[in-house]
Amino acid sequence: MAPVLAIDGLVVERAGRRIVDGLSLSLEPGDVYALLGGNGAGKSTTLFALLGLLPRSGGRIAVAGHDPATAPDAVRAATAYLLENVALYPSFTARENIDYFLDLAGTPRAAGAVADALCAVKLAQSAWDRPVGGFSKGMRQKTGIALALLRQTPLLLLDEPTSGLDPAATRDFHVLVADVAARGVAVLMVTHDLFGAADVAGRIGLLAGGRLAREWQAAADSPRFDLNQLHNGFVSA
Ligand SMILES: Nc1ncnc2c1ncn2[C@@H]1O[C@H](COP(=O)(O)OP(=O)(O)OP(=O)(O)O)[C@@H](O)[C@H]1O
Repeated sequence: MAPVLAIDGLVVERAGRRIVDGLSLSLEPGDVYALLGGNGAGKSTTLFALLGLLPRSGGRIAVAGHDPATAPDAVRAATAYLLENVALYPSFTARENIDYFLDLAGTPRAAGAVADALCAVKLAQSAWDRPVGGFSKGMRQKTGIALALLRQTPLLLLDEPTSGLDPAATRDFHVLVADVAARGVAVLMVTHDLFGAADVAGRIGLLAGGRLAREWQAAADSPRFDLNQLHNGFVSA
């Protein structure tokens, strides 16, 4: 099976500095991969390069077989992404935002599909027709994930999705990510949340020096990861 995301030897420079320097990773349908790294490690830079928003100076990227350098529209059509602060129109309701962005992306949907997605992410029905300007971050995340589900893309990119969420909302969000992955979506999640990463990801990579300094695979047994080892790798990378 062709990977949903294939990154091979990626090099990205910003202002003449090599930020990403030989990053390789590959995601199959249903994979959840957590990319960790300290501030400035190049996590967001990697996501921008995947979306074709930053040029690369070396290596290869294929998203659902498309190269963001030559086919950015095809890459974006194959990718849903949730940035740290979900970009929704505050004066639109949850439903209006979803309809607006689906129309913008030219995504067809069956009658009732938006309501089904909002149910799937467990956004309280009383909130569906309220302006999202009054939503908590967790409610905005749910709206964003509902939109991502409706777009039915093979790849979902998440940039620090749980920063600012309380533990219960973080846990709910991880359950949601697991549900999305169970539908066959490949999920790449950039995070600082070590414990959250171990909670939801099948693999965890630590980005340092522009490449994967360490990688952990989910073991068959519980606990899946040696969190102490992971923490030590995080602080000493
Ligand atoms: N617009 C820019 N122009 C030049 N360099 C930039 C720009 N934005 C970020 N950088 C540099 O690129 C490096 C990587 O930044 P990036 O935002 O990718 O890191 P990150 O791992 O996502 O960090 P954080 O965890 O703090 O969000 C940093 O050294 C940063 O200074």
